[in-house]
Amino acid sequence: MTHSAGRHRFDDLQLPEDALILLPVRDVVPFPGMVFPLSVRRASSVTAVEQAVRTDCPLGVVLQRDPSEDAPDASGLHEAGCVATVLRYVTGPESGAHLVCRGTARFRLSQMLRGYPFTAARVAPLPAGSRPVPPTAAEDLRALASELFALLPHVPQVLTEALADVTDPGELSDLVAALADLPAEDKQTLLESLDPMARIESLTRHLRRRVEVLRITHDIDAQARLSLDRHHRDMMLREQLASIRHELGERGDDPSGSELCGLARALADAGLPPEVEARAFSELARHDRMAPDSAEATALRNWLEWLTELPWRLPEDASVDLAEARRVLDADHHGLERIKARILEHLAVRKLAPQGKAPILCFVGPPGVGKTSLGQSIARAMQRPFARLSLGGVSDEAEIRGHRRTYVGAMPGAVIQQLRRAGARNCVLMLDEVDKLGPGGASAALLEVLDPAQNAGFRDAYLGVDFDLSRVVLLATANVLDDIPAPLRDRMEVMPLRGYLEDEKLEIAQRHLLPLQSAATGLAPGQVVVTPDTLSALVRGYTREAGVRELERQIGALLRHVAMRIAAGTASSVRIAHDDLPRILGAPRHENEVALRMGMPGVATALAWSPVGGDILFIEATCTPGAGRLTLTGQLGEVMRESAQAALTLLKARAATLGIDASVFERSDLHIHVPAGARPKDGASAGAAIFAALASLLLDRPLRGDTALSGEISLRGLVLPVDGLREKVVAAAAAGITRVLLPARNRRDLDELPERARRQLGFGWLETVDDVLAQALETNPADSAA
Ligand SMILES: Nc1ncnc2c1ncn2[C@@H]1O[C@H](COP(=O)(O)OP(=O)(O)OP(=O)(O)O)[C@@H](O)[C@H]1O
Repeated sequence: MTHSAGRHRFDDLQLPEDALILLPVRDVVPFPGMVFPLSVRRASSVTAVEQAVRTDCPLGVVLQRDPSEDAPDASGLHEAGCVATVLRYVTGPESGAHLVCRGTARFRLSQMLRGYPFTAARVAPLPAGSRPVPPTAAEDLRALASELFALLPHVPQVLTEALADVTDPGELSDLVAALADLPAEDKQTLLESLDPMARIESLTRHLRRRVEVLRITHDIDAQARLSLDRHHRDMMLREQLASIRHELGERGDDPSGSELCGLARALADAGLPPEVEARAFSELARHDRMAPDSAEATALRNWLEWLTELPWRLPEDASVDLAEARRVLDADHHGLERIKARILEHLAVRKLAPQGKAPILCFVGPPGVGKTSLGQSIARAMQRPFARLSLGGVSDEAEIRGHRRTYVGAMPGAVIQQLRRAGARNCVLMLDEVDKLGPGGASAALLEVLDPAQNAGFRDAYLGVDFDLSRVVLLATANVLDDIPAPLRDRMEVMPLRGYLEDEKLEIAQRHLLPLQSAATGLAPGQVVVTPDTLSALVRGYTREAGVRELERQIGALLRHVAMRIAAGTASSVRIAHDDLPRILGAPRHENEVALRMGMPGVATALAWSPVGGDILFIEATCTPGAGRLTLTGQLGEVMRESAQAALTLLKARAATLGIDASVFERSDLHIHVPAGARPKDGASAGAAIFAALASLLLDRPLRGDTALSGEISLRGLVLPVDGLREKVVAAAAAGITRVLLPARNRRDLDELPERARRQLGFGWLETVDDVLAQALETNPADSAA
């Protein structure tokens, strides 16, 4: 041992038998059996160490309660410490000293001593507890400790080996406690704990947690390092290759050299799955052997660019906040309560099981009722990008799945193109107009997109590698449920959307369309006032639709007119009343259509149902001299022709009763015309109206202008029930009809009709064609006079 000459010595300072020279330390907790280094800097500590070395006495190493305290008194020290013999002592370059000690036993401070130039105290030994330690507990701790030391950086191999040699559980726990990366306070608690079993339990708990955390950190590090290594290696090789080529004067003027480097870098950064990455780099290597300007090389570069531009990485899913989703849905859409509730349920299920196979929601309904915009709201609520894939008229599989790369000008199919546009592998993708899918392979390709068992490995013919679509949120829209190919329909959950009634349209216009269109036109709130009766006139006179698309367009046109006036400085705010409409938008297109057409014998108003919602249909019958032929023109399907034939037969059978001259059927040709309009899906339901039109013509009595009718007729003269009542009734109300005649057997459906439509309309019920005449014909002035 060395120590500096000239320092003070205290030979005469005798300590009592049971006393120790104390060495307060700030952050070290030595344990018995451990060899540990210490650096001392405080003058009192240097003195204490010198005295101990000189008198060959052990030190009492004890942890301060407050590490920042420079001269702790008795209350500033923990009560338990470790006796340490000094193995080596070296003075430092300045006033400090370094020593190596070995811990020998635990002690407890019993009385501080005064009158010494260092801290000293009487101490008492601390006996070890006697609770037996099961061998498995000690072995568990030993195993955990070796795992921890393997994971921790800088733990010397010898220490790990030492672990294996210690047999006594108390010593084992002290060794582990000394080496584990625990805070000093926790180590102190372990030092004060006399029972080895208690120490083992506490250490086991702590080590388990630490090992778990370290293991995860290591895994993450290792993965990151591995992929970085691979990418860096590829990139560096490529860059070296480019500079070697440059040096050799090869392709010195080849602009694609740097382009290729960029491509390689982009490929390395694109997050490609390993198989795709391997394929991409091997193709890149193949490119090196091609003439850079050849068509093949260009096509290959295009393909590589596609790979770099696709969203291969899965972004972190923002957790869906259901209250916020409700807010978004309400903000974007008026009404649609049932649909919104179902969407929220769907989002809740997705939130609970993000990887689960949620059904594909398919919105079915007439145009302009908000199918697409619901999809956009869902994307907004889920905080994901929205993309649309229009399927109308698509029949070729290649349009969905792309052409093989060998085709000239080949491109990926629509699915992959939309994913690139969305830029996120978990986007919301709306398959628009699934009912308009043409015949051909497209629907089979689409099936693969929809099928959760297959879409994780979706293969576009152009890409030629799998792309995982399983995290895309798929939605679909259609106008007509029956036209969706059955296998697709089976995989979707249908959400029917109906046409809106006039009140609903007015509310949507007031709350949504007007504010949105004003903002789009750049008008500030207050610069334009559109009165409710203006909106009402707009709906009635300028639109005839189930949804609100045309209404939205007309409102847009109105507001642009206002914006023009404000921009031109001719007004600072504009109020639009309903009689301003013709000046701004031209004459109303639909108003009074019923009144205009009706009033003449031979014209009936029928109610029809078509994929675009309900509609009214005028049936016109005329009679010309001829030879008893029946001619049919206009929007007539085969079924409607049969209805017309049946109507004529019924009328002939009733000619005598009705007072129709039967010879008229021989000497005239009858002509039934249904002017253009939506093509009705249910031709048969026009039977009653055709009968009414023919009867009205031959009786020379007009039908009531406020009345429309729907019903199929049988050859026995019964009026048979029809479908699509809701749409028909809504259309009738929208067209200004006030009375509808429906088959008596449809009476049971009355409850399902919208409350408002029921209030707005009068209903008549038809059992037979005789009821049609009784209720539809204009009252004969002669009759009422009688
Ligand atoms: N209930 C509603 N509340 C507010 N706005 C609505 C509502 N329904 C429809 N709209 C608006 O009407 C417009 C047309 O709707 P959208 O384009 O979604 O119709 P669609 O049903 O998808 O039609 P298509 O079948 O032709 O694609 C949109 O601006 C939409 O926001």
